[in-house]
Amino acid sequence: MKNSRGRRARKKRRKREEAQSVTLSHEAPFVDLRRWLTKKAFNSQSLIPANFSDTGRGLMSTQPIKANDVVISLPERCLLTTSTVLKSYLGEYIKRWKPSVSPLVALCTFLIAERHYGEAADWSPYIRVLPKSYTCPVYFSADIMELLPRDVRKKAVEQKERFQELYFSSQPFFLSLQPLFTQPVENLFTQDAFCWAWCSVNTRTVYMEHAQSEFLSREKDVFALAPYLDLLNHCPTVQVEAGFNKLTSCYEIRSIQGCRKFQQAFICYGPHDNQRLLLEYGFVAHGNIHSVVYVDLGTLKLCLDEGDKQLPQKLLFLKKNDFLRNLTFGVDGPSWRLMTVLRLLSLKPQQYSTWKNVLLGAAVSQDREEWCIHTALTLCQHLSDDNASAVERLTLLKDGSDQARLEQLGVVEGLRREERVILEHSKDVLRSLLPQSSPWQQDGIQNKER
Ligand SMILES: C[S@@+](CC[C@H](N)C(=O)[O-])C[C@H]1O[C@@H](n2cnc3c(N)ncnc32)[C@H](O)[C@@H]1O
Repeated sequence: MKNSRGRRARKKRRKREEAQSVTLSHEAPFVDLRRWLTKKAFNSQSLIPANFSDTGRGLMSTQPIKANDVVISLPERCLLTTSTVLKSYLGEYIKRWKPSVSPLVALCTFLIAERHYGEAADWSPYIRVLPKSYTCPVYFSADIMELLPRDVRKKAVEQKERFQELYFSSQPFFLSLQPLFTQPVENLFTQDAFCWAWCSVNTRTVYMEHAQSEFLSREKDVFALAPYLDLLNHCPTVQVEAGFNKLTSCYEIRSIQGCRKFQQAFICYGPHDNQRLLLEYGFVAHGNIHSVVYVDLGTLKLCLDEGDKQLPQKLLFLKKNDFLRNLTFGVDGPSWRLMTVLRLLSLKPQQYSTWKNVLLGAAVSQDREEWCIHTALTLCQHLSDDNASAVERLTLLKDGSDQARLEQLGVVEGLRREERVILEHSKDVLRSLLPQSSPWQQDGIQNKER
């Protein structure tokens, strides 16, 4: 009796914690997609599209998936690759064009053209279920970019510049496609359309190696758009095996742990931290076990002792030895790499001979160790202040923003929220390492916080 009550209570608790879902399989675009895929020999019954309260649209299992079961198997005919594009009406234009376009541009061009042709397009059942826009940083305006942590902002700005460069350098090729359209191509291949296609490819393709086509540039041709299968969302802790099975000629995903009935079936896009998820996929995962907060060089310099005359040489040494990258805080405190860098920076001239031991993880002296912990705490506080100021500005920006901007701001807010959790945990860990008797305990930052 006691046991069954316990089980019932557990079940109830689990239900409360679980995301709510609304199935989408009866909606016309998904009915059409299934019908179209069935004609191409796809026949999975165990996954249906649904909207989940925590992750948005994804796939739900309609029956228990056992460990090592194949979750989904998509025949080669259903995959959209550069060979699909080269066999299409675009083929002769791409083959003729010199210098050859990249596999990425070929796929983007095809998506834009198919979207334009609407119902008449071969791939229209697929195009119809693609998101209409994305929350990837290439969509961000300058004021939203400004809200990102420094490190990821730099990467996002560079990514947007590369995207724009690709778009502008592809203009002459787009112009060559005019005979295929009645409307001026300038109105079809707009930057906005290219942004949508570029994000569709970047956030949805599976990795699949193909023989390099002589008609495409030398960039790696490893993309395949996989209708239906690309509805699977990411979970950092799920394990799957995925790849093209040459024996069955299908792209298959095998679940390692299995999945309960009526739960969302997830895959893992890779061991990515939240910054990478934001940059590559336009979302962040709550409680992501791979997430860290990066310490950029500017913030590091702010927290160092300006009175240390050797500081420029120390920084030069660290830079030369590639030690100034990937300095991070995680939920369990500062990374080993960050603490090693702080220990090297803490050395007094008479301690320089110990630097090799420091690289092996040795502490220099009680006093220097406490300086390092204190400096890590100061770094944490700077990052927390930056976080709080960004959240404040973000709240102001929400006012008067349209839906698309609100969604982009929501993703940045999620990143900042996850970052705050990491920084607070890190501070707790660092405070617990600092002895009560330490002179650093009297320091302003910690007094302010206690
Ligand atoms: C391959 S698609 C997955 C299906 C997608 N949710 C859809 O509606 O078409 C990848 C995109 O799904 C979203 N996504 C994937 N995993 C997610 C998660 N755990 N939480 C929130 N969004 C997620 C992101 O927008 C990402 O770019």
